[in-house]
Amino acid sequence: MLTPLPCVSPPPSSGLPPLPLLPSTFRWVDSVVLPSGTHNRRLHRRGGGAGSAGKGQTEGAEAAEGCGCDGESRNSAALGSNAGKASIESIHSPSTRQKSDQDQSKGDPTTATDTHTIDDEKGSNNIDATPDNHDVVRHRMPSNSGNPVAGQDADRPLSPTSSPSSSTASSFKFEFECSSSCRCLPDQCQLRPTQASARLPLSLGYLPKKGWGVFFSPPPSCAPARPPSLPPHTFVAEYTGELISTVEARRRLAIYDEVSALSSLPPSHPSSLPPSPGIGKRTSPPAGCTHAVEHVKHAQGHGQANAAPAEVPILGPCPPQEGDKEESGGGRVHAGPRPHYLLTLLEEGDDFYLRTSLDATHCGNVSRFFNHSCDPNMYLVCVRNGGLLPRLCFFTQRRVHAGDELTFAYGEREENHASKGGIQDESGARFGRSCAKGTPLPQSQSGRPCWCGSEKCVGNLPYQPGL
Ligand SMILES: C[S@@+](CC[C@H](N)C(=O)[O-])C[C@H]1O[C@@H](n2cnc3c(N)ncnc32)[C@H](O)[C@@H]1O
Repeated sequence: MLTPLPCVSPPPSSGLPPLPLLPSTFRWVDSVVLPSGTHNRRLHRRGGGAGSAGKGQTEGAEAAEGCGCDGESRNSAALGSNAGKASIESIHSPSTRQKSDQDQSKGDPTTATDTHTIDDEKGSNNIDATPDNHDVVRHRMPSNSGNPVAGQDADRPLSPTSSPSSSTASSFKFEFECSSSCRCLPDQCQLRPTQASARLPLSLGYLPKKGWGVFFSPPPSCAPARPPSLPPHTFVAEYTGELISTVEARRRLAIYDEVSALSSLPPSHPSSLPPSPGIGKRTSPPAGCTHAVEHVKHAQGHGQANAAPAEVPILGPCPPQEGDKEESGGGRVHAGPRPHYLLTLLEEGDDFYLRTSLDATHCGNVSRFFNHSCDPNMYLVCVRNGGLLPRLCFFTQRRVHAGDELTFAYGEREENHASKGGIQDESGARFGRSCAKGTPLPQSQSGRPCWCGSEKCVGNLPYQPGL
């Protein structure tokens, strides 16, 4: 019998060669214009807010008092099962895809197939997390699982190696978690912050100018005198979607770009509009708001192993539908260009990149509705448990209160970069520029307004041409 080991050091190797700690970067690909043959050496680094994400264990006591309504939240039994394992399958044809969907609906674990290949871009050692052959690989992960409401784990601070702040100096965090190959006891292990089975009470609301957003919405019956809150560094959800090759990502982006350009609205600055409604102003969706329900169901109904659509309720008014009249005052009640849900993560080694593209357009979970903020309350952590493929996990960056919208920074701002040629962090890693203010943008994206409403808002959504 194996002796359980305490989790005080990084988990043992899973058989793969050890990975260097890569400065990780990601971008929300709102638009991509990649000149053909361009050698992609541009990098994208996440916003600076996460850089403060470290001193994890604060405010715990208060948080722990917040809510006792999480009866299901600590399901340690689930920790040893499929939770958090990288179940990946390569889908080569419609028939296999159908089969895999059936399997998925039955909850069958799927054989993991690591499919990392070397990208064939000129002279680079770009590693694509998927085969560069248009095959689609589905990344099946539990989502919206992990820390329970209101800092249940606050009295159990993450160990130095598991804290999201403990990785490189990059503002994008990078973590290894324990996996089934470890000899630790899963329900006692503190190196599995994203593998628990609890779910946070989240809801979706439709906001003028931003579209759908995700809110922390504990039930009113839950500690009404002292509404629960989420402490900093609470795991919120994992970004799930189709894991696609870079070639496929570029192909799709070209299409999304075209659609987005067609639906673009004339840009206007957020300051000319009233602030987004808070949760207090939202009401139940009107009867017959099938548009909203169907839209959200579509997104939630796939790829979310442990949450049915009904479990992420919709709060607030119904969004406008085709043919709705324009708002008085000139602005249309619409989020602007049609959104899409392709997230690309770039991790940089000395002489290679690891690129991961997840497209939640066709399957995904609630995390696809996280909006951008220039002063976000979440950051992304690139988690690995036992494999090369990263899992993109959202953690709270500061305390999140009932009714707050959950947001993250889609990209990096120019002010976070020391020079045009990129910056060097404390570890000597270099980062390229991204989302630079003042960078000439293609017509369809230039001036696309940010409606985050924060005091730190720079007015435009982050944007970086090229993938
Ligand atoms: C991943 S989606 C987020 C969910 C989206 N709001 C929806 O309704 O599906 C990203 C898109 O949301 C919109 N968006 C997100 N954050 C925004 C912000 N701060 N200001 C304006 N639009 C935003 C943009 O259209 C963006 O392309």
